[in-house]
Amino acid sequence: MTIDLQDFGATPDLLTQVTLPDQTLARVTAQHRELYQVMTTQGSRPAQVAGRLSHELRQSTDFPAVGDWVAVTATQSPAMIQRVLPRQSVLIRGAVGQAGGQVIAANVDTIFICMSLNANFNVRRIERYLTMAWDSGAVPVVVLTKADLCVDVAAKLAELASVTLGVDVLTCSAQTGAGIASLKAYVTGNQTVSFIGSSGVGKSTLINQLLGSDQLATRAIRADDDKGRHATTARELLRLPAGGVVIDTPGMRELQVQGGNLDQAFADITALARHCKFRNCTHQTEPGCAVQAALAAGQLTAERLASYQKLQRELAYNGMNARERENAKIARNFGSKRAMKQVMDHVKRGKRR
Ligand SMILES: Nc1nc2c(ncn2[C@@H]2O[C@H](COP(=O)(O)OP(=O)(O)OP(=O)(O)O)[C@@H](O)[C@H]2O)c(=O)[nH]1
Ligand SMILES: [Zn+2]
Repeated sequence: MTIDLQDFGATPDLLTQVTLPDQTLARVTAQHRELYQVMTTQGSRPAQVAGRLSHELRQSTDFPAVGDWVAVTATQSPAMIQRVLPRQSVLIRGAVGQAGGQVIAANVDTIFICMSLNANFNVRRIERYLTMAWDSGAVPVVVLTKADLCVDVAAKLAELASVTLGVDVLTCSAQTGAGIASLKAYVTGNQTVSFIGSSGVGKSTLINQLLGSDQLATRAIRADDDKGRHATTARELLRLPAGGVVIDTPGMRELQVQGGNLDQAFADITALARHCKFRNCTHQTEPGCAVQAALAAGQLTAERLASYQKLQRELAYNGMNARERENAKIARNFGSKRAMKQVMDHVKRGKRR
């Protein structure tokens, strides 16, 4: 039985990327320290990074991670990862180039930012997740969960409108099934998606609905059963029956909001800032500040500006430059055109709807 890697998210272009006769294309589906699990056209295989490659890789974030496309030699077991193909997007925890920098997932097309419409609802939190998602190179979609527990959905949506510029916002309830079809519409073909958001907002519940089974809950139980924790490698990249792929790693679950791309998440302020008199305007007390002018004219809320400035300070502190370096790498490798095109498609689709 041969496996069609397009079912695991490969684009036709990717299928032509590995040309050496002894190497074959594979996707990393799980990682436990140095041991990987990869999906090849011949099925799932344990894999390791080839010695030569590990010498070439300069920093921890260069090593393969779940979602990566890799070139492997698979005649022996474990298969040997010889090359990591250029990433189109990358979710990183910690700073790139620093000891703790860790890739949570690679090559995610859409990040569903989940927030429940009841207790967890917080506009500023969405803002933060958006900066992080834009920074990764994936396209964010805001998913408001537990609509059945909310009596004023319209008011909540209105609150969000100013921070979700150019971003699709879905409302759903796993309880009633409302909105689940529109979520499913994003997860088709060779799309790879991930779910982030606070604990308890309903990510597993949504993933199980996409899977059409309660696979996630059983997965956790199996990992700890008597047969030994590592006897079966938990699949962290899951193929969905209706097409598309979900990446759900433990790291994804622990992901805190950090790092980010303010330019896209705060496109309104970025646009205003172009009209400030001084290029390095901090939008506080400078003369000719277009941002302060918009604030005075009621075109921008004080909360949003405060949130922007707070994130700006944090990002400067958290080694944003390192992140930018990684972004520049993505741009060099892939031109980031694909991500741009996805944004445009999303915007267009939104208009048509
Ligand atoms: N009322 C209501 N409850 C929901 C809905 N979706 C999920 N829940 C409940 O919310 C609780 C948490 O859901 P999970 O899917 O485990 O949340 P999670 O985001 O995966 O949480 P972590 O695994 O901790 O990251 C469970 O008790 C679900 O049954 C919904 O649409 N409506
Ligand atoms: Zn200014």
